[in-house]
Amino acid sequence: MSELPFASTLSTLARLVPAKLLKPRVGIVCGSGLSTLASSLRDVVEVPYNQLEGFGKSTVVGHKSSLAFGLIGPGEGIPVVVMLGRFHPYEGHPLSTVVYPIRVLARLGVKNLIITNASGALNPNLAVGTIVVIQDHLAIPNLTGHLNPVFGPQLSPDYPRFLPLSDAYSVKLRRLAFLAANKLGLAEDALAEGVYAWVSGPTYETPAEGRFLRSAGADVVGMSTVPEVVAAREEGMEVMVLSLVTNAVVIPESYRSIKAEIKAELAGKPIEQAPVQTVSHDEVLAVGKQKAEVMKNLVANIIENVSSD
Ligand SMILES: O=P(O)(O)O[C@@H]1C[C@H](O)[C@@H](CO)O1
Ligand SMILES: Nc1nc2[nH]cnc2c(=O)[nH]1
Repeated sequence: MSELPFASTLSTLARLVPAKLLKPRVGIVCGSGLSTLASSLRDVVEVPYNQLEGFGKSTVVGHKSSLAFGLIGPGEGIPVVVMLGRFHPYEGHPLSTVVYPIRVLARLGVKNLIITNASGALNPNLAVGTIVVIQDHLAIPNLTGHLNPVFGPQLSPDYPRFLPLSDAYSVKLRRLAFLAANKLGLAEDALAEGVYAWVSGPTYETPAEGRFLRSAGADVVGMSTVPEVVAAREEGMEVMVLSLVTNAVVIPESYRSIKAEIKAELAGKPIEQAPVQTVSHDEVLAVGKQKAEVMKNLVANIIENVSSD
């Protein structure tokens, strides 16, 4: 893995980004439809991913493809870096590319990482629009031994070969999220806590998969984030994930029985059937747009309260 082009990426950034912005304290990853999180920054310098060796291109609608550097908060401001667009394995990116920007952020000095994403609710108590502060994750592809960004030769002998993940989600940052919600006067149920299941996508869940994930203890499901969390933990960062529920995963109590319907029809007593609900990426983006302002204010408030470390 020593072929990762850190020297080239960092020297390009040093050339394009003014020194006062080049030591970001906090990193932010924008999920689907959440790129407006960067609009609270000032003195912004955006570097397109295509100018950065080692970066892929985000091909998903709702994901830009650039790294934004800027300041947030009062006074001199806190330097932050925002990933406007992420890479998903289903786009064809290897996991080393998916997590490369996270490793670059670590080399710029980022110690606190706020990751956002869009997700489907498995827990029926989570309404669309709820922001879930992730407590833990379930990496379904890992159950088959694949798709772990720390699979293979180690990037550095200083990194643990067997990375613990029982403390992956920073208590410090999660506390700041709930304090920020209180300060902003958000409703009690605007922010919840839960477990994120990572699946590869890009297909949305079948009802049976939704039921399986729910019974395995997951509250929301999505197609990103976990590789970034694992790499960030390996790099020694504190990580928090804010997952915006954009839709409910359909988990019917029972299947529609064609056998029973035909029998009823033949007996002259047809059974009325509600149409099956499906989810679309447009719906995901629309909820992201509706909640952009709340997410932005929440993230800005959390950053302003991240102590300097
Ligand atoms: O990048 P995120 O995880 O926010 O995007 C979610 C998962 C898929 O990429 C897409 C599906 O609508 O939204
Ligand atoms: N896997 C998955 N990812 C999502 N991202 C947004 N909604 C969903 C969903 O329902 N399932």
